[in-house]
Formats: sequence, C-alpha cells, structure tokens
Amino acid sequence: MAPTESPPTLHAEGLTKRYGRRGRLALSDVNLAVPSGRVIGLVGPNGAGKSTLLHLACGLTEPTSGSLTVLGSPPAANASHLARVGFVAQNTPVYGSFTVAEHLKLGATMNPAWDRSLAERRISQVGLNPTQRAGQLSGGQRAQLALTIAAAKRPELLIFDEPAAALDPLARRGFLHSLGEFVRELGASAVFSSHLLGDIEQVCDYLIVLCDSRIQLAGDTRDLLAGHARLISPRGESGWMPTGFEVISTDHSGAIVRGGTAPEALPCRVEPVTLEELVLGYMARAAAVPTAPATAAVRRAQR
Ligand SMILES: Nc1ncnc2c1ncn2[C@@H]1O[C@H](COP(=O)(O)OP(=O)(O)OP(=O)(O)O)[C@@H](O)[C@H]1O
Repeated sequence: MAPTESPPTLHAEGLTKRYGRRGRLALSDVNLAVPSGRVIGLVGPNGAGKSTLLHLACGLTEPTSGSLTVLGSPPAANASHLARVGFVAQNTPVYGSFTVAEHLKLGATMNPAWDRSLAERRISQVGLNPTQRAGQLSGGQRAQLALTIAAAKRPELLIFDEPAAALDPLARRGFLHSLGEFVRELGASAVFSSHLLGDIEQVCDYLIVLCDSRIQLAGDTRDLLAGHARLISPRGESGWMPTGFEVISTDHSGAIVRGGTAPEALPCRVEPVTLEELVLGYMARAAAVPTAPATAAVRRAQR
C-alpha cells in the first residue's frame, strides 16, 4: 500500500479577513499550500496581516471569506485538533503569579499528551528555577518557558508570533536554538513570524512574504533564492537592464530579478540574492503598488 501523504501544514484558498463590518482588510484573497515538516518564516511590514494569519490558524478568529485548513482540518476544529497545535503569542504570555513548576503542572492538567520529562529537562537545560514566579522572569526566560509549555504538548505544529522580538541577541540565539531543537525532536512543523530576517534565515526553510494583506512570495527558501538574482548595473551606463526577467525591485546598484536567461549570457554582473535582499525587494515592490490586484507574477508566487 502506498504511504499516506501528510496533509499540508497550512492550506488557504481565497482566505480573506476584514475586522468589523467596514473594518480594515487584514488579509485579502490569500492562497497557500505549505507542505508538512517545514519551518515557515512569515515576514512582512507592520500591519501586513501576519498576526491575523496566525490567529486564523489557531482558530482565535474566523475568516470573513475563503477557507483555511491546518494539518488537514479547520483550525481548532475540536479538542484533539487543538492538542495538535501549540501557539506562542506575541508577548509570550505567562501567569505572573504562578511559579515555573506551577506552569508545568497546569500544562500537564490541560494537555492529555503532556510530555513531563521533556518539559522538566528543558526547564533545567535553560536554567529556569522551578520555584521562581513567572512575573519575576526576564523576557528571555519567559520566552523559554512559553516555548517549553508549547512544545511539551508534543504538537505537530508550533505557531509563534514574533516570539523573540523583545529578546537581546544572546537570549534570541538561545531561544532560536531551542526552537530548532524542539522542531527536530518532535518531528513537528513550525510557523514563525518575525521582523528579524537573520532569525528567519537561521531557522526557516520555507518563506512567506506578506505585505499589505496579500501574499507576495511563498515557497521553499532555497528554491526562491535560486530562482532570483541580483543584477549589478554597469557603472555610468543607462538602459543596461537586459530583458527576459521579471524585475522585482531596482536601486542605485542594480536590480533584483526573477527567472530569465542564464547569467553567463548577460551583459552585466550577476550575483546570488541574499534572503534579506529577496524579502526587501518584494516589500519594496508591494510598497510601490500597495493596492494593486494580484498580478500573474504574484499568483505564480502564491502557488
Ligand atoms: N482586532 C482587530 N480589530 C481591528 N483591526 C485589526 C485587529 N487586529 C488587527 N487589525 C488590523 O488588521 C491589519 C493587520 O494587522 P496584523 O496585526 O495582522 O498585522 P501584523 O503583520 O501582525 O503587524 P505587526 O508586524 O505590526 O505585528 C492592521 O491594519 C491592523 O490594524
């Protein structure tokens, strides 16, 4: 018998979210099919719709139209589906008056698949004192506690909304390292929103760029990097840009382009793009045409 394929981590069709009757459009006609087993980086400017997408994925809010499935079912479809998803919200919420140990006890009571030994091992590895109240922990320690609680549920999908934003670089590195270890140990998928592209580069193998409520780019990070290039403009020459590319963005030094002719055949220098150049290129393009309807290129990017 052929092995059964895991359902996509996230599958969205025409997913649209508007807050209030005439409220701001937070997500517009989002189409996504993210395979399982990936660590997904969700990036985009402030107000792009990242938290909205993550909240929809956790079942914390409902779409206005369109559909979304998470691990093959509607978000938070039932108690067993809830147990398959771990969520760490933007401000890594913990109960200030509860100790670290009380958080673990509460986690064990509320989650049937709670992995006590994983929770206790991680708490000791990251040096948290079980008797300390969560309200007295530093931002980094709180983030580690929230991550441990989410992971000890042994979810198939971990969802993080800017979990490391407030952490100093050292605490962030520790947090990201733990996140990577958990994903490997649990064999889970993860979605991770951040403004810190270095963090995304460090842990993610799948990238989603969301700007102005629309998906601009989505796919395997390595494929996306391989499918784009930076063309360096020859000094002092105008009209240098070769044709046959989709131009994503231009600046004084050249252009970020997608697809096209083999680099050796071009009359200019060609360099690989970095993740930062790629993301900023798509963000710049979206900022230049903020309300443009999805172009053929965008639709291609969404596939
Ligand atoms: N509960 C809400 N009620 C009304 N509007 C909302 C609500 N939550 C978000 N919005 C609006 O929806 C849009 C998308 O917000 P969202 O928080 O999803 O963006 P984001 O990409 O997560 O932003 P940031 O990077 O600043 O956290 C914004 O215009 C925001 O003002």
